[in-house]
Amino acid sequence: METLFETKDLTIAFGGHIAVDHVTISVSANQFKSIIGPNGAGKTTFFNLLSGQLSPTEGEIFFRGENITKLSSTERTRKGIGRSFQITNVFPNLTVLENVRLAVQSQAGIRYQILSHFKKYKDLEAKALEWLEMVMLEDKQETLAINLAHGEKRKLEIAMLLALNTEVLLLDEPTAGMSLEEVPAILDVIRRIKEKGDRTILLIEHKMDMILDLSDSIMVLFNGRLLADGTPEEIMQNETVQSAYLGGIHS
Ligand SMILES: Nc1ncnc2c1ncn2[C@@H]1O[C@H](COP(=O)(O)OP(=O)(O)OP(=O)(O)O)[C@@H](O)[C@H]1O
Repeated sequence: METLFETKDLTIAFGGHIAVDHVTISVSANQFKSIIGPNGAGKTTFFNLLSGQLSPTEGEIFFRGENITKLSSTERTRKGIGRSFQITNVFPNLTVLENVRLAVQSQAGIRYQILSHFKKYKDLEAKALEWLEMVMLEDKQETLAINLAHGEKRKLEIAMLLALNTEVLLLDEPTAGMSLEEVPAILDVIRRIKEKGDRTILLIEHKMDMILDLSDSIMVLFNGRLLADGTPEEIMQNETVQSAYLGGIHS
């Protein structure tokens, strides 16, 4: 399988604290990889390093063999690494459809520079609607973003990320803050994206049971270090993971 991106000894220290400690991984195209680990393990920091929000103290990141360690987050998005929008990137007083249309429009701008050559307004809207259907939010297209339930906001964020058309999707705890009733719907959305088969997905999750059947591979971070990296079965059977993670800290 083709390696899409790799990290080599990726490390970042905040003052004396090493939040990500010499993490070396490799991710194949169209793989679904989950990142698990207890609070403070370094998962979000690792994402921030991949997306370019943070610069490493040491180590390198390669995308399609190219060293992208020094590229900005915008340059990385242009290359094909997209990170889920935070709720703050959603315009609260625009409708759901308008928010996604803006994301489609920004993608058109990034990829083609001259928007008028790409799509007319109606085409942009049709594309936006496709993404809303993908996340099963089309019935809320006329709703103002501010009026969405929390779970629906997360779906909107995912639709906006999909609209950027990046090959890699970085999803940081998409189920965070959701009620138990909302979780299956978001997992369904993620499953649909995976089944389409044209994206490489990295997903941070706290609770391992949620992502076991979705993941092709799982990496476990603990105190910034890569404790294990393997198939769900390998991770479940890994004794170090069992004692360090599943033992007491889980749940
Ligand atoms: N900008 C920062 N400055 C200083 N310390 C930071 C910074 N960002 C993260 N840290 C520290 O780095 C460590 C890893 O944090 P990080 O948020 O990456 O963990 P996490 O695994 O995502 O945790 P959670 O599951 O709670 O989100 C923590 O000890 C955190 O306090």
